[in-house]
Amino acid sequence: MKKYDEILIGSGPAAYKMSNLLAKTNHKVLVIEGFEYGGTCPNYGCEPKIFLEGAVRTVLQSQQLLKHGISQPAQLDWHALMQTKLQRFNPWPSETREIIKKSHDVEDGYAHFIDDKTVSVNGHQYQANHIIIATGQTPNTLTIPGKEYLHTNYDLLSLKNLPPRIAVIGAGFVGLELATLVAAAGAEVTMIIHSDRILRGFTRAEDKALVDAMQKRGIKFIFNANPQKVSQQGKELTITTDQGEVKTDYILNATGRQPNIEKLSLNNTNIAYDRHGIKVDGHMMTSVEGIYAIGDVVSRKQPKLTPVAEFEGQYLFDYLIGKTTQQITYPAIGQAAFTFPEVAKVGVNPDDVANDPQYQVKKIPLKYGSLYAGQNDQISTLTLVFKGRQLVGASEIGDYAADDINNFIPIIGLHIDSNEYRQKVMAIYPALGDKVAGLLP
Ligand SMILES: Cc1cc2nc3c(=O)[nH]c(=O)nc-3n(C[C@H](O)[C@H](O)[C@H](O)COP(=O)(O)OP(=O)(O)OC[C@H]3O[C@@H](n4cnc5c(N)ncnc54)[C@H](O)[C@@H]3O)c2cc1C
Ligand SMILES: NC(=O)c1ccc[n+]([C@@H]2O[C@H](COP(=O)([O-])OP(=O)(O)OC[C@H]3O[C@@H](n4cnc5c(N)ncnc54)[C@H](O)[C@@H]3O)[C@@H](O)[C@H]2O)c1
Repeated sequence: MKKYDEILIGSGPAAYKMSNLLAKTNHKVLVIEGFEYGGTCPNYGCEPKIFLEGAVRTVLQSQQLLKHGISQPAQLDWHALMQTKLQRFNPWPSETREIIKKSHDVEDGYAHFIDDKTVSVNGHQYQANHIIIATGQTPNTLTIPGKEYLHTNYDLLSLKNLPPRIAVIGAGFVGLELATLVAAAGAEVTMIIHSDRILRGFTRAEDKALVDAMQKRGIKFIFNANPQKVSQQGKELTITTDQGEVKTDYILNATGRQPNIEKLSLNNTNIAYDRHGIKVDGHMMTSVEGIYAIGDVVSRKQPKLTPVAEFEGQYLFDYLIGKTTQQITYPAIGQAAFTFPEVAKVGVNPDDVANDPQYQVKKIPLKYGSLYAGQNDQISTLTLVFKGRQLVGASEIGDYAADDINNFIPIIGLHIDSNEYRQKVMAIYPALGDKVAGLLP
């Protein structure tokens, strides 16, 4: 049986980070990938989504500026846009595999455990000093009749021709972001939501303002609706819900994601897990010594995001080579939904402390600034949360919320004092960054 220093199961952002770091050592490493090298983010997640958003933003901003100096809004040609997307992204998995292969052994296939020490793939068995599970998450399946008609983010982000009508089940990050893209390209979009609100984690006011903005662009929202079955008549699909029927041509199932543990045969091991993923200790070690888990597959309270997965990859590398003995501690984590307008946040949610006298919440409409008025952006609102003089939370809805909130993450993460900030930082003017100094107490 072949033995390695490290076996990495998966090659997404978490494992890829570790693989790059391990390439600079003399460790013998095996990387096992069952699907596309590079994982979710570069192939069917963040990267293709933000690439498509480039053209979509232009279309939506030009619509917003109609009668404000723009007479003809831009039009999106989905087919042409997807050609450029496929050209850019199709080579990535094989290029990523080649990069990994320059330094490590690779096995193309899904790995499973034989016991607490042995991994099997393609009929070969391997052992290692450290086995690292970085298998990520996969879309939830809906167990309803007609579930075979449901599509995932993977399918939609490769869709060469745009169906005239698209129904989206679920209004979390994936549902809202992908609905924004296809609606801007001209599809008639209906969102089916099983509760009375979208996203969660942002403020109610931000949720509502985002729904209002999307509705104004013609996107339909059906709240408190549970899909019960899907049927097909000719080319038309019908989703039956407890709120009535939705007729459509294409259905995106965006009802959340579940950890990729099924194929691992964890029942052959003593690795503990729950429905959120694999349980780890402060050193990312599972309940079995020598076996670790990083990235989206981990059961933890931090959001499942690419920078978090990479951070854990960096931490585990440092820990395994003896550079640190400390337990992992996470930085201030910023998060955004790349909708139009965007919503973004870091730290304390203003809604959670609205009635707590220890906190002061400041709401700042941004539409009066020339920067925002120039975009005819009527919505942009920044909300800051202070505990005493310290900024502890920031959230925003607006065309550039993600970039705007990035200005506040260092202040919260580094606990920067307002006076020190004003003394040492002079931001570019005019941009949101230039207002930060004035907004601090
Ligand atoms: C549509 C979409 C948009 C997103 N947008 C953003 C964004 O804007 N910003 C952000 O921060 N995050 C975003 N995310 C989340 C981000 O993609 C994930 O947090 C990130 O990819 C997690 O990295 P990972 O390495 O843990 O897992 P993954 O990237 O999922 O990689 C895991 C890999 O393991 C492989 N694998 C699974 N089981 C096995 C097995 N048994 N054997 C071998 N290989 C296996 C899989 O094939 C996969 O390649 C988005 C996700 C989606 C779906
Ligand atoms: N911009 C980003 O950073 C970004 C983008 C996409 C994904 N992600 C990551 O991926 C994770 C998963 O995103 P997601 O959108 O798949 O999940 P999510 O948990 O954010 O949203 C799932 C949605 O589906 C709904 N839902 C669940 N079960 C349902 C059912 N049976 N019927 C109808 N609706 C149902 C939920 O109420 C929710 O609105 C996110 O939490 C985030 O960590 C991040």
